[in-house]
Amino acid sequence: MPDLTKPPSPQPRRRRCRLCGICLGTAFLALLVSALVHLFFPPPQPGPSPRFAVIIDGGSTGTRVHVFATRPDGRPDLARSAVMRVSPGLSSFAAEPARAGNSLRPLIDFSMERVGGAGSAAATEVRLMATAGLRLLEERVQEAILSSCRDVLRASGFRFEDPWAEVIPGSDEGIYAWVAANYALGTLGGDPHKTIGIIELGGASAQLTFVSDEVLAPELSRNFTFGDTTYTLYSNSFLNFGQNAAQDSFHEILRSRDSSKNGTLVDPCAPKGYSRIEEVISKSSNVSSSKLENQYVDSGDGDFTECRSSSLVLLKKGKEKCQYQQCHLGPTFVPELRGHFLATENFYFTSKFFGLKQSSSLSDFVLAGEQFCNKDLSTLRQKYPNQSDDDFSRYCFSSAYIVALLHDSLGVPLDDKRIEYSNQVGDIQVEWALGAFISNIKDTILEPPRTGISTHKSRLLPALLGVFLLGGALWLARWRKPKTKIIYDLEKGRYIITRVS
Ligand SMILES: Nc1ncnc2c1ncn2[C@@H]1O[C@H](COP(=O)(O)OP(=O)(O)OP(=O)(O)O)[C@@H](O)[C@H]1O
Repeated sequence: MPDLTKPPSPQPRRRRCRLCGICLGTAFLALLVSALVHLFFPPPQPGPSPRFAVIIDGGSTGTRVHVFATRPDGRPDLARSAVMRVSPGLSSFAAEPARAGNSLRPLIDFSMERVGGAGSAAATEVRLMATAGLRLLEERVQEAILSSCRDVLRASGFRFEDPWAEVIPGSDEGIYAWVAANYALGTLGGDPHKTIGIIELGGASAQLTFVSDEVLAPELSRNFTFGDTTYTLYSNSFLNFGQNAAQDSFHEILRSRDSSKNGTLVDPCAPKGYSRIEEVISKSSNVSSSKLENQYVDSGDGDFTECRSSSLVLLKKGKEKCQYQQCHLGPTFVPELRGHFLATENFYFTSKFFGLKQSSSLSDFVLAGEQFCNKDLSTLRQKYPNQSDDDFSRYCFSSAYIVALLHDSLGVPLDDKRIEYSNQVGDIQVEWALGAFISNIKDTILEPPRTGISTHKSRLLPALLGVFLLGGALWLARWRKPKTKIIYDLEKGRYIITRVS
């Protein structure tokens, strides 16, 4: 039985409670201070280190490496991305495919430096995507070139798997370019009718990609989904219709017309006074052995109109095999060009050479081409001291070829200004490799942004809530804690303990 006559010793217990209060109060204060410090001096976000993706564009005239950087949240960081080009292109190794891989070494060294060394490279994917130059070669030769490249890429220190070196279909190249243009413009993910179409004039091929409402044959129609929007695209690549390949075919046509057989070709697309010896080399099935078959003299005649109509003949080549209601380029159907277009690569280089505005009309090309092609070689040499004679023949040809392609074949009116001639949108270079990169990471791009501020807020809110809950609980505990009153009853000679609220 407890001896109630003995007075309890309330002093140490009260001291203990006070000590408890002080401790809890201090903890509460500490938590509050830490929450405030967190609010005003947020700790650095640890996040993953910057990452990269390397895409090698194996073009017909050169090989270009793109080192694309991403922010810690996985979104593209184009300001930190970089590009480097070597020439000639991979297809120039057709006779010695085993040497093709070596041409990638300077590009790999460049990429290694950009990603910050071997440690980062091991986590960075490298992909090689070859285009028209390789598409034009026999499959056996294509494979030999790719195999040599794979050997080098496997040993590069970057993440690489053999299927990542490939020849991509022309329609993929077109879709990637369309993605790049619309990403740069900010129209990707939005209304299909507000997107921009793209037409590229490369060295060996030309690509045309845009949203079309027309019913298309399955081989001409591709779907591309970004977020909630699926775009139905007409996408086509015209092999051999690139500017360099077209000019070569044009010279072939001239040679076939050389009825006099005296070996002189009258070239309407070269300025008067221009002369160049052309050699025709025959290649046997064994690509390493070739022999000189014939020699011609290409002699300039500077006639834009003739150059344009001869170009049209070239663009109609194969029309007899047309399997559609109508064919606009060779044996291929092209729906009506709808909306605005971006015309890149040689379209842009030609307009730039002639000093045309970005939104010029085709009549501006006609005028510039007529004036230029008409001038004789000596005048042109004086006016453009930094250009070669071959450049003069190239630009005379390209001005006429562009008009024959866009107006005479695709029906773009001469005074139409819906086409912008440029390789960039804002300060973003529009290249298909950018579109390939964007397509690869589109799931990350589509995630809601996880910025430093929102991450910080999301951590701070529970911290503050915790502090206030704890504070509230302490206050409640103190408020609800029964207080005791101890009185010594003289009459009964004992302590009486009562609870007070
Ligand atoms: N600075 C420049 N000035 C003029 N023409 C250029 C310039 N750079 C490239 N070109 C020409 O533009 C065309 C496209 O070059 P690019 O390297 O982009 O194409 P490519 O990838 O070799 O072509 P393809 O896609 O057909 O394989 C080529 O005909 C090239 O000669």
